[in-house]
Amino acid sequence: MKKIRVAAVSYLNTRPLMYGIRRHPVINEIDLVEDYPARIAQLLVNDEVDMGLVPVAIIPKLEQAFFYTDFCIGASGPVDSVCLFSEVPIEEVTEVYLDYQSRTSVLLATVLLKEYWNSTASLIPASGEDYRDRIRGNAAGLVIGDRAFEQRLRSPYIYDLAEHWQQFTGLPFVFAAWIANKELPADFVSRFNAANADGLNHIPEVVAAHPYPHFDLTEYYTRSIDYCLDQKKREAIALFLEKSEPYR
Ligand SMILES: C=C(O[C@@H]1C=C(C(=O)O)C=C[C@H]1O)C(=O)O
Repeated sequence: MKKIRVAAVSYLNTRPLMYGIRRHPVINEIDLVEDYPARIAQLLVNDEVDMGLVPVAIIPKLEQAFFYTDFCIGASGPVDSVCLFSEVPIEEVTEVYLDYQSRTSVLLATVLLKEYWNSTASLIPASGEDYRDRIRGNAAGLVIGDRAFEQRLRSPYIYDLAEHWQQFTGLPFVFAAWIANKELPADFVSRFNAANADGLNHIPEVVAAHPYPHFDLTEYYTRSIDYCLDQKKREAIALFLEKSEPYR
C-alpha cells in the first residue's frame, strides 16, 4: 500500500501530537518527516508531502487546502514561544530581525508592528541562526520555537505575539495546522485524528520523555499552546489571512 507522506514541525510544541501518532497503528500508513516550519511549508507547497503541520501563512500558496483534523498549534493567550525580543521597549526599536524558520510568525510580527504598535522599524529577514547575536541595542528579533525559551533568558523585553494579537483582535491565534494539499481517504483521516487526540491525553508521559531545562513543559502543553482547532480559531485564521494579505 502506498504510504501517505506527512510532514511535521520538529519543535517541542508538536511532541504531544507526535507521541500519539507514533504509538498509534496509523504510523504504519505514513512516511513521516520532521523539520522546522519554513521547510515543512515548502514540502507541502512543492507537493513533496500530502499533508503537513504547516504554518497557516502558506495557505494562499496552495491550490487546495484541506483542514483534516481537530488539532493545531494555537494559543488563546500568551504562547510563550513566539516573541519579539529586545533590549529596549518596542517604541525604541529601529530594526527587527525576522526568524528564517518561521512563516506565520513573520507575517504576524509584521501585521502587529505596522498596525498595532505603529512601528516604522525596518524588517530584516534573517538567513541563518547568527541573527540572534544581533538582537541588541535598538535591534529586536523574532524568535520562535524551542529557541525562544533560550532567548527568554537573555532579552529583557519580551513581546508575546499571541498575547498581543489577542489584545488587537479579541481572538485566539493559530500558528500551524494539519493541512493537506489533496483529498485523503476519510478512514485514514479519522485514524490520524484519533492518534493526535491520544497524544494529548498523555501529557505527563510526553513531559517525562523530554527533559527540558528552560521552560516548564507541562505549563507549555496545557496552558501556552491550545491544540484545539475550534470555530473561534478558524475565524482567527481567516482574519489573519485577510490582515496579512498586504504584507505577503
Ligand atoms: C507556537 C509556535 O508555532 C510555530 C510557528 C510557526 C511559524 O511561525 O511559521 C509554524 C509552526 C508552529 O509550530 C512556535 O514555534 O513556538
